[in-house]
Amino acid sequence: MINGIQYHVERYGSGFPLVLLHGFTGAASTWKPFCPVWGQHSELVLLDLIGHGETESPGDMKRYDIKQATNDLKVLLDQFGIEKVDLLGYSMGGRIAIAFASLYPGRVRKLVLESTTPGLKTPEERQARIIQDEKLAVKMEEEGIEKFIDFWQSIPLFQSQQNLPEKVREQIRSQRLKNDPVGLANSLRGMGTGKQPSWWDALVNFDFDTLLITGELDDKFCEIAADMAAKLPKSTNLTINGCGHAIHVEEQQKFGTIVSEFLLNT
Ligand SMILES: C=C(O[C@H]1C=C[C@H](C(=O)CCC(=O)O)[C@@H](C(=O)O)[C@@H]1O)C(=O)O
Repeated sequence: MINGIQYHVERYGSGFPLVLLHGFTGAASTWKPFCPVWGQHSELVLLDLIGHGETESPGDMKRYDIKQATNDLKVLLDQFGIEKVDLLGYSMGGRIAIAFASLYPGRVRKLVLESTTPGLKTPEERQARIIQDEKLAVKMEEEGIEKFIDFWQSIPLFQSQQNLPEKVREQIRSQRLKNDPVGLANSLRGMGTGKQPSWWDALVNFDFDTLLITGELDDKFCEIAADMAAKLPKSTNLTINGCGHAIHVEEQQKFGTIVSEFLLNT
């Protein structure tokens, strides 16, 4: 139980702690294919983020606030007696990783950010995104999770995933459908990209090694990564050719190797 919420957490392997944060509609199972290799060099901590997977989906959207979600992670690490971690976040998980690194910089050794953003820079952009995410939340509530996931998996951001084997696409869809629609709707409302603060000004203080990974076909997040790299004191910015938003899915082997090499490079 963390701050009154029952979190689903899994731990594997041994070595320096590596916390893995999935994306919106994802779950800890996102990272299962990497456990055999990463577990050889890291103590892996996989969690279902609030409103996702087997973690509770509280009805109050305020409970999903990104600062609260990062405090949940801090309390979880405190309960495990883990002082410092390597932190890997994909998309929404990357937004939470940036928030955690901004609020608890002393708890981070290395940071891996896959296809993510520190937030929107202006109040006008944030307000417009809040309205957009509210429409998505209403769509979820009015049409149900199956229709929402049909829509979600078809947005342009995931176009390149159409080239994946049917079995892989079905696995991703099946996992997305296991989520609680209340949790997903409230994630959009409580910790959506527009709802969170901008952490852009915090990046200059990230004094730990940061690896940015984006897919060549994902123009929007490649541009965001380049802007982040310009602010980060110790960053490596990798763009993976022929890949879209979810490099860990589309180039699983390459992604696994890149992350291992980054974490093992002292
Ligand atoms: C579509 C945009 O934003 C969404 C895109 C990715 C984020 C995510 O976690 C997707 C994970 C997945 O489905 O594989 C999501 C988030 O950060 O919450 C964003 O809402 C966009 O153009 O910004």
